[in-house]
Amino acid sequence: MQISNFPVLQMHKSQTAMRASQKDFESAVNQMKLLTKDPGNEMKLKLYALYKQATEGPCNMPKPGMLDLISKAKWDAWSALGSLPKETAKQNYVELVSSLSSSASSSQGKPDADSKQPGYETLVVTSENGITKIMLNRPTKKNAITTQMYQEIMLALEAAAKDDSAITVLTGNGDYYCSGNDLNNFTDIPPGGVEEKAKNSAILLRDFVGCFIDFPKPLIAVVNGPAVGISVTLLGLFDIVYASDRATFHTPFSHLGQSPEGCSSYMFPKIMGSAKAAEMLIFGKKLTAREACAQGLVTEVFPDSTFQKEVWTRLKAYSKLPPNAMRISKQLIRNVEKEKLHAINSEESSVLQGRWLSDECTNAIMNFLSRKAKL
Ligand SMILES: CCCCCCCCCC/C=C/CC(=O)SCCNC(=O)CCNC(=O)[C@H](O)C(C)(C)COP(=O)(O)OP(=O)(O)OC[C@H]1O[C@@H](n2cnc3c(N)ncnc32)[C@H](O)[C@@H]1OP(=O)(O)O
Repeated sequence: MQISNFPVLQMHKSQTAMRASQKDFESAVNQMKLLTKDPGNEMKLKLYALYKQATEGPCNMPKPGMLDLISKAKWDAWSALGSLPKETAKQNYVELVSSLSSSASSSQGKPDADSKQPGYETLVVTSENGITKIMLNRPTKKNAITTQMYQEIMLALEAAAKDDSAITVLTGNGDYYCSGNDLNNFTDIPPGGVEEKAKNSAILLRDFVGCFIDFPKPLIAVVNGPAVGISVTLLGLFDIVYASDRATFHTPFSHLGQSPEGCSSYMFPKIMGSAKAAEMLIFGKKLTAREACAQGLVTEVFPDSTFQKEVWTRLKAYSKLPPNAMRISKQLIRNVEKEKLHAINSEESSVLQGRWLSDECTNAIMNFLSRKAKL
């Protein structure tokens, strides 16, 4: 990519993304009417939000009262799409309906065919043996988190909080756990401009991290490979972090002209002391898995060759423990700090909103996207 292609922040993703035609969209809407199996409330909300965004644009309804639960859930789902362009919403709607239809036809006549939950494009979510596993599934992009993926992770966590599993696991597909925020998120600028994008992104980030703060069951990170940015900072909100000895932990915020999120400005000093936290969060020091374990960020490190086998044997045993006892113990450990964590999350998100508009951040993102600099 040439530097002359910039300003990159003015690029519109819908200019480059494959577009769904109006005909594809209408036929997806009709297909939904023919669906025989109820796709579940989470999926219906997602489809509702994408449909409204595709047909009317960003949420234009007044916020319903707290007691109007159904309208509030619909409003939340639509508002969470922020300024997602209509064309992208159309495309996402068409893809979602198509994934629903194919999973419905592939499971016909096979009631227990698969534990994979339908409706996610960037994740593979499975639930079996008392464990809900949320796997980031963009291996060719090192599982970088797109706007859609933030939303799908929130939906998957909300569903996992309510399902009958005892524990929930987050992991990555491929050689990386996660390379953090997808830096292309900076290119998808709505007509309202970069300020509006930064404002909506700060809300998205706050809500995303909020789901981890509030998650009611034991939450385990299975860190299968290198972790970058927000995938590292969130680890302070997990109850257990198991890492392969191939994993590394890198938070290059200053290099990117950004600042910490995921409550790490509070949790990291608390976990590892302020000096070690500063080396990571201010100076971007990358830790090996063993270093991260010595600092208390990682619970246990396993050889990569036996990582999956050892970790899943352990987790299967944990998942058989009485779920209510585990949930109550987690809440005793975490609840004392919840309010504080939400306040820290809001503050970090609002500071980042300002950072995203800075020249330091713009230049760093341009460097990455133009491949003139790599971290
Ligand atoms: C206006 C504001 C809008 C902002 C909206 C944000 C909302 C919430 C923000 C929350 C904040 C989070 C902070 C962070 O997470 S900071 C960390 C961000 N991540 C990075 O800086 C990592 C960037 N990637 C790399 O440095 C390298 O790719 C790597 C991870 C070290 C791997 O290097 P390697 O050489 O092995 O592999 P490649 O570079 O060839 O990668 C393979 C392909 O994957 C693409 N890739 C990887 N990581 C990202 C990424 N984070 N964002 C976008 N794309 C990524 C890479 O480009 C390659 O793609 P290609 O094959 O198409 O070239």
